[in-house]
Amino acid sequence: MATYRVLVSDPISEKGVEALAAAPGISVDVNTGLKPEELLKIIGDYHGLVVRSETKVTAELLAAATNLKAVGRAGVGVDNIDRKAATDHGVIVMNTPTGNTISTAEHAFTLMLSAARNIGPAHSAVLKGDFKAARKAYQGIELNTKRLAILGMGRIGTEFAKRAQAFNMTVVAYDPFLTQTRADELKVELAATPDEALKGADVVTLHVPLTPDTNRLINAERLALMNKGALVINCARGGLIDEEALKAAIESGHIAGAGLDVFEVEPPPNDHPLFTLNKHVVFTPHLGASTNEAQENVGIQVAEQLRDFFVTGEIRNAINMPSLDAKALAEVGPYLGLARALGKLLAKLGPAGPDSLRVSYHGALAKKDTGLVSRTVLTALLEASHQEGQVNIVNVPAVAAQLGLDLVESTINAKTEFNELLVAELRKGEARYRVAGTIIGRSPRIVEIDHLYVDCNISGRFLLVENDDRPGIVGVIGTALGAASVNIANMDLSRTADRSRALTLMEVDSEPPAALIDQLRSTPGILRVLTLDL
Ligand SMILES: NC(=O)c1ccc[n+]([C@@H]2O[C@H](COP(=O)([O-])OP(=O)(O)OC[C@H]3O[C@@H](n4cnc5c(N)ncnc54)[C@H](O)[C@@H]3O)[C@@H](O)[C@H]2O)c1
Ligand SMILES: O=C(O)[C@H](O)COP(=O)(O)O
Repeated sequence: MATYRVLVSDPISEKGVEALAAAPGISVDVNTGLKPEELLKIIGDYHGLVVRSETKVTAELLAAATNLKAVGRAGVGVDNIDRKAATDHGVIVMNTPTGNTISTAEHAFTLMLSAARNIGPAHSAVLKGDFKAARKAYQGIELNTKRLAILGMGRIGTEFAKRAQAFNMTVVAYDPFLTQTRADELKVELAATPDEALKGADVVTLHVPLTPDTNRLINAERLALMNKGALVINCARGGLIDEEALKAAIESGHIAGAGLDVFEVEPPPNDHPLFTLNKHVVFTPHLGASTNEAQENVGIQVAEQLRDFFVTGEIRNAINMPSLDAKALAEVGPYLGLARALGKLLAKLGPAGPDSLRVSYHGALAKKDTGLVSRTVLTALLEASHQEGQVNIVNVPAVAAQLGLDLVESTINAKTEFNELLVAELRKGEARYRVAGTIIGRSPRIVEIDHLYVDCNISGRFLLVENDDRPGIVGVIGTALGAASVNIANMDLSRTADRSRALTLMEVDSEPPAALIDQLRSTPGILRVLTLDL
């Protein structure tokens, strides 16, 4: 069994490490707090990497990670991982989206309560002996009946809303994917834009991922839309807020305070612009997910996801390719070998620079989750013209797009002579190259090559001869193979209904020598000779 080495480069729960180390064929090294240059030196030894938000999985690191197959993020945010570079290098990226939802919602709520009641500066004042002065200085506000804007109504935003409703706040939410029906269900007002949500809000809380679109979502203009004395809560990502604009809004008195768990640059520099405003802002060092419960959840989840990926090929919570759970994998798993064989076959049969690969699923197969099957055909097709390891199921759509090759998938419920049929067709202009296969019993079989029926294994060495359908040709082929000491293990004959073309497909025990191929190609009546290594 292959051994996969996994590096855990940020602290995760011990139970997570144990779950990973207990998996067959996986060895784990925990080495946290490495400097980027130290990580760069060792990453080439690893097949898997487990991170939280501290390790920066950059394009440079991924380029050096020549054996890396998967990055597991024990948490939600993946803005520390260069997703495009990971995809280009064929590295699957998975996160654990649900494990820290409640902890983060609770932490954000804690920050809102702390900001409303000046808990941070009041605590410091008591310790400094300023008890009396602090009683005067730190009068807070009630949250009861206040208007709360939630930007990002996903898992954490939704949990925050429930807690705010229990505090009798009015909740307005903006999220491009929030429908009116869902907003009604959650009893929140649906805002059509972030500005609409912020207008007249007393508190804003952010629960969106950091992306180029959400960078500095909260700027001076948007802060100005909020009520005077409003609070800003950020337990998502620092880059969502223009920190200088927040500072100016607090200094002007328009914004009363903030609760910040995250910073644009982490750790923040000692002279961070907001640190001088510590009477108004409560800070925590990115602690949203730092609870015993959340860390155990995400540690175990990431371990199980990586284990299943390496051991069974199951893909869960991947952010750069379709997921495939155990049930779906069991259904389509037997087709993956067939898909590889069809892709390899098309690479031999088809032209250079095809326009499109069309993969269609017939009969019962049409109802299955076949995204991975299509990718596997495409990968096997493109592997033939790329260096080993350059194309895989993760980066294959990007590689195909660069080549101008479209992948078109379709499902056809109509019955064929087989219960299930997988058809792959390569097109270039008007030309079509079509192969098909199915599973008979438990055995995957290639059953069609360019509209000629065959019955052939999906692995082995083959000689494919297309010839005029006339007497004597099979004898000529057999004699030539015998003279070259190439033993025929299996032979399959097929011809078109009008007898214009015949196909002889032979499984052979040894590589047919070049001289034999040349001899067959120059034989009258033989139209095409190909060797296939499936
Ligand atoms: N502080 C922490 O420790 C901590 C912990 C967990 C998560 N987080 C951060 O919180 C974020 C949210 O986590 P989640 O689990 O709720 O994710 P989620 O995917 O469930 O929710 C994110 C929501 O944001 C919405 N969204 C995307 N772009 C938007 C935009 N421009 N405006 C408004 N909404 C937008 C999405 O539609 C989605 O519903 C994560 O991306 C992560 O960065 C921080
Ligand atoms: O996105 C997340 O899951 C949180 O920001 C948690 O980050 P952490 O794992 O570094 O605490």
